[in-house]
Amino acid sequence: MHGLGNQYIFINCFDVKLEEKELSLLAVEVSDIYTGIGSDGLILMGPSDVADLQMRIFNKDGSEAKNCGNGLRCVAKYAYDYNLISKKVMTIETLGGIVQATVHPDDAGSVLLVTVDMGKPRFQAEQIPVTGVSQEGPIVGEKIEVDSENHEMTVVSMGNPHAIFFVDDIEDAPLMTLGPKVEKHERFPESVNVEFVQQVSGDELHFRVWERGSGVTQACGTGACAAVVASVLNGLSNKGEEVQVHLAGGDLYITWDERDHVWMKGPAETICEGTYYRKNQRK
Ligand SMILES: N[C@@H](CCC[C@H](N)C(=O)O)C(=O)O
Repeated sequence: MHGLGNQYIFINCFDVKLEEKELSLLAVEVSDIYTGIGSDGLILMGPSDVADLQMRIFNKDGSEAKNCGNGLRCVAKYAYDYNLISKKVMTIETLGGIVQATVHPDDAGSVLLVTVDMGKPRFQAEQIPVTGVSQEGPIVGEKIEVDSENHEMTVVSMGNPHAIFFVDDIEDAPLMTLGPKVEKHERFPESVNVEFVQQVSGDELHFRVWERGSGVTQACGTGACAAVVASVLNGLSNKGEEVQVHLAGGDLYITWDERDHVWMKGPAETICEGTYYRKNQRK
C-alpha cells in the first residue's frame, strides 16, 4: 500500500505470528527493489491491548521507528476494507503513542481518504532526542553546524524526530547533500528525519524529505505534520488553520488545532496483495 507514493509492505499479524528477531531483517529483505519486493519499509498490523489495533513500522534499513503518518492512513484503510475493524473511527497504537483515525469510504464503500488525529507535537530536547540545544521549549531557529557551515533548523517530534529547514526554492533544496548529513549528525543520538520547506503562503507550502532509515521518499506524513507545526512556530502559518502541503507524491492537508492536536488528511491506496515466500524458506 502507499500514501502519496510513500510505499510499505503491510503484513496482517492478526493471522500470522512473526519471530521478533527476524523483523528487522525481513524489512531489509522485502524493501530491496532488486532482490525483494521494493518499498520504503515494512509495516506490521496486529492486535493491541490498549487500542483497536497496533501498528509497527520498520524503515528500509531495518531500524524500527515509532510513528508513520502515511502508514497510519494505510493501516486504517486496510483494517476497514478487510473488516478487521468494522467502525469508521478507530484507535491505533504506535510506539509513539495512540492515535485516532477516521476512514471516509465513498458511495461504493471503498476508502480513499483517511483523517488522523496525530496528537500533540513534542518539543523537549530529551523527547526528540537532540543534544546541545541552546534554548528552552520549542526548538526554533536552532543553529546546526554541518561541514563548517551553520544552518538553522526547527526540531519537532511527532512521536518520531524531525529537523525542518526553510528554503527559498524547494527545487534547490540540498536534499541529497544536507539530508544524509543531518540524519546522522552527532546531535541526534537516534538520527532524525530531515525536511525542507518552502513556504508559499500562510496556508500552503512545498515539502521534500530525506527520511531516517529510508532516504528520499515521495512523502512523509509525520514530516508534513512537523513541517506545519514548524511553520506556525516560525510565524509563517496560523494555528487552527488548515495548510495544504505539496509533497513529491501529492498533497496532504494538515491543521494544528487550538487543543494542540495535529490533524492530517490524505489518501491511502492498495497496490496489490499476495503471499511472500521468503527466499531462505522456499522449498
Ligand atoms: N514515512 C513515514 C515515517 C517513517 C518513519 C521514519 N522514517 C522514522 O524513522 O521516524 C511517515 O509517513 O510519517
